[in-house]
Amino acid sequence: MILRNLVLQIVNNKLRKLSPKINIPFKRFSTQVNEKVANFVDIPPERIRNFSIIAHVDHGKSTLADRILEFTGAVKINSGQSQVLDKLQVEKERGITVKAQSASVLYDYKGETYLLNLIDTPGHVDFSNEVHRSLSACQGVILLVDANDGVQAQTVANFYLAFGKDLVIIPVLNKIDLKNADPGRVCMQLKSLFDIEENEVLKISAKLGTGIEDVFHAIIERLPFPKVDKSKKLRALLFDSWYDRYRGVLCLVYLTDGTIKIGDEITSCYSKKSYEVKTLSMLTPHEQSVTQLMAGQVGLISCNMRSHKEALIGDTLHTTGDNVEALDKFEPSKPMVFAGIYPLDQSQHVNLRSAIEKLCLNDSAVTVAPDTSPALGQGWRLGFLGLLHLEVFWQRLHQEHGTESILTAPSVTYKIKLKPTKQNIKDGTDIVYVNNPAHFPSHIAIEESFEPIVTGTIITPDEYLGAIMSLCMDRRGTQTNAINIDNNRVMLQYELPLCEIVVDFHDSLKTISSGYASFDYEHAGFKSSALLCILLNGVAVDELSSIVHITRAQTIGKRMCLRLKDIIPRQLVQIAIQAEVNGKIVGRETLKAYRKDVTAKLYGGDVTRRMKLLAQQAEGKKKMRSVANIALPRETFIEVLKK
Ligand SMILES: Nc1nc2c(ncn2[C@@H]2O[C@H](COP(=O)(O)OP(=O)(O)OP(=O)(O)O)[C@@H](O)[C@H]2O)c(=O)[nH]1
Repeated sequence: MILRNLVLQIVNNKLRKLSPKINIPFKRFSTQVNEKVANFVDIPPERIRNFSIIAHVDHGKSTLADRILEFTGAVKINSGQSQVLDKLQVEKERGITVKAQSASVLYDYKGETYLLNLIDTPGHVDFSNEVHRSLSACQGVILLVDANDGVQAQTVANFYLAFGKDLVIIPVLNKIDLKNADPGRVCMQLKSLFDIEENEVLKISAKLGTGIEDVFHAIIERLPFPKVDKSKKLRALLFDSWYDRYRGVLCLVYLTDGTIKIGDEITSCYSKKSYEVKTLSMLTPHEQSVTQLMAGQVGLISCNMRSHKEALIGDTLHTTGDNVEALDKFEPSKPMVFAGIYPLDQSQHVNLRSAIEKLCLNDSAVTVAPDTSPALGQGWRLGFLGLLHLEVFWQRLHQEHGTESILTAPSVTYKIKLKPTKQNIKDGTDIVYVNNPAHFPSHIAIEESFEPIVTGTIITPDEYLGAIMSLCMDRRGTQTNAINIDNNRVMLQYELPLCEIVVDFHDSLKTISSGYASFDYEHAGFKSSALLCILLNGVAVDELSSIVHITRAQTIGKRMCLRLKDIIPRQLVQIAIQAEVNGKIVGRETLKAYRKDVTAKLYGGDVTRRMKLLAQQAEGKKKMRSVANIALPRETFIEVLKK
């Protein structure tokens, strides 16, 4: 417990430095119906295009979204202002998109007005859940690739995501204004990896606005319109939600069938609860009130939903009383990294709970379970898609809801096979998943333990290949594939233990490749590992036990014994420090006892008298050892964990 507290303090101090300001991201809603927006609803589905912009981090998604909004007159962008869809304070501070944002704009083409619903998505792998969600409301995507960096790991992941959903892909090379841009090379990469022909690829500069008209034309000509029917019964896919302090839960929906008007009664397929539609609006990108929404459109509904639990992402809303088939649900995302969160003091428990609930509404990838810690009191154990996701969530809790909380050290989920007992075989509870070190079963009860594994994709210029391969080997990676994607770039695939990459793998990769290598990963099951147990005089100390890979058990075990020998202060009895893996001792060190000089009072005399006193002392120590309650200083726990 002492160990955990200290780790918490370190993590918290690091995170708290990120930003102390409080910000409420969503402005108060105006109920006035804008005349121009009122025209939106008259547009037939044939003239609607729903699409997402997907790309690797920093390839220019938000900048392209800015240009689209600017060209269509949706917003005026002043010099110095950029990424208008990145509304959250955390996005502005970090310069990354963490939330997918929608905007509906009008564009005139060949004498007709088209309604374009665009969704700007995040590029970082930790927010891939946002991309998944957004694609369900689209018929196509703009796959943006930096003409200088070329295809990167998330470009590959995003391409397959869109391809798997049967969406039309418009490949676009961005940043052609850069001196080192090499569109020819990047087109070759697109051809060799995705079989995309060069004549399909658009070449633009989102920053300067070069080629943006071509993007609009491609959106209208290449993307299919939504195959929807406004005369059918209403079906609306709920694909995002957030909390407004005046109107409660707001649901962002994509209407696949029918129409919806203010005052309509709607029902959720998931909870079967009914609501009256209070307001309807479109994001242009600022919220604008409309009187109705029609099939093919994306809009915002407020209907007096009060709790975050009522707005399930992937739910289908329909008119009350209608019998409709629910739309396909999303695959729930699998959290990879877990951490405990506790209020600074228990009087803030209710505030923190409500803040977590509101934020989870806006970030459906986070899982929440109540947790208790003897030291920190009542709290929650939250699951995230990665460490950046965890940091951003914690920062948003602080900035958008003004809460002060303590975050515990991150951990991953281990799979534990328990030794069979009559009871656990009967209940089927012989396999357990543990993501909280405090809930680890005692080592005696464990038959086998497994650690989570990911398949990692790395794309790198070949001069960094050697350094990257040794980094992966150091992190226990096994190479499964290597493909040359052009003359000097390689795509590597590795099987890696999740716990080895969760904290600083990405940073190390960027450092050794001078920022040129990119990384993406997906969950690939569990692999057998070993539970390393530390015994002090034969007694297992659970707090010092850890899960390690079987091939590393001996080295780590020996190292821990040596380190413990240095850290644990000498005591009145001798201490045997042993490392045990799967019932086998793999390392041992002996910490000698203090030796009290029991013969000090003797002045001369017979040697047998001296021997008798020493024998008595040895006998006494033997007894002590068997009942020894070894006092470990609290630094012990931290020190042994340091690499
Ligand atoms: N030279 C040049 N720079 C560009 C261009 N487009 C975007 N950038 C710059 O590239 C950087 C990243 O742009 P963003 O639009 O934030 O990229 P993003 O893909 O939205 O980033 P994430 O949301 O974090 O994944 C910014 O500094 C932009 O100014 C371009 O056409 N030319």
